[in-house]
Amino acid sequence: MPIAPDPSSFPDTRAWIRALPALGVVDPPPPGLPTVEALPEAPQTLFLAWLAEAAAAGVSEPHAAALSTVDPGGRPDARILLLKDVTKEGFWFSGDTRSPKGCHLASNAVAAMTFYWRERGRQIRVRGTVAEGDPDVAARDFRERSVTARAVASASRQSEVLTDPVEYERAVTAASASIEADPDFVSGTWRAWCVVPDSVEFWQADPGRRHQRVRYRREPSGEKRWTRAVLWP
Ligand SMILES: Cc1cc2nc3c(=O)[nH]c(=O)nc-3n(C[C@H](O)[C@H](O)[C@H](O)COP(=O)(O)O)c2cc1C
Repeated sequence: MPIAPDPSSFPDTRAWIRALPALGVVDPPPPGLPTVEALPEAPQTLFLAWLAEAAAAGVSEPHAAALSTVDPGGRPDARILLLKDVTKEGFWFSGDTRSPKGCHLASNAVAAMTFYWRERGRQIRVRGTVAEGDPDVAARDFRERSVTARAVASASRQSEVLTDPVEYERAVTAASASIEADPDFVSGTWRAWCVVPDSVEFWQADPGRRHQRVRYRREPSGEKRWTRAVLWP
């Protein structure tokens, strides 16, 4: 890992930021992208191959992604969360319907999920519509969380202003006690959501800046068929 330059040795912030290293040599380099004809039929297959490669190479939290949504006024927002599953339907994540992201999805059921694995010089961009999973998918996801994580999820008014930390402590303590008394409890506002992709792009860095990109697009017929194309970098 190259040492970041000391900000005090630069005339201004811009000069320092410009000197920060980016897209350096990836060691060992990942294999190049196959030709379009040799790409797997569905983007999920290539995604899972890249995810496995990133995990095996020691990328930290390779299942963390930026989820971008759009609020009712058309303003975009994004936050990091964890990918929970990849199926033939799409890319799954979970959260609370009362949160800003939950409200965005209720009014505008579209999203993008963006993965960046800097240690592998790879980015994946998933775009699509968002479908709510069946309640049993959300219930399983909720029950797999630790007691504290379940308590925080059910007691928290996520992203609201917290004026009294004592109130938060009390709410989480009370929720923990009731979850310990009823381990099957599932918060009614917990959801599993699926980004049903209509576009998935795979981007691979090249230290010489001849980056490689391929994009899968759902065919307009709406059939579960994909067209694959190489993009200009
Ligand atoms: C590594 C990481 C993983 C996270 N995982 C989740 C998650 O799975 N679900 C979730 O709702 N928030 C998760 N968060 C918190 C979100 O980034 C965000 O703060 C929260 O969901 C509120 O977002 P909102 O106000 O846009 O709804 C995670 C944050 C980080 C940094």
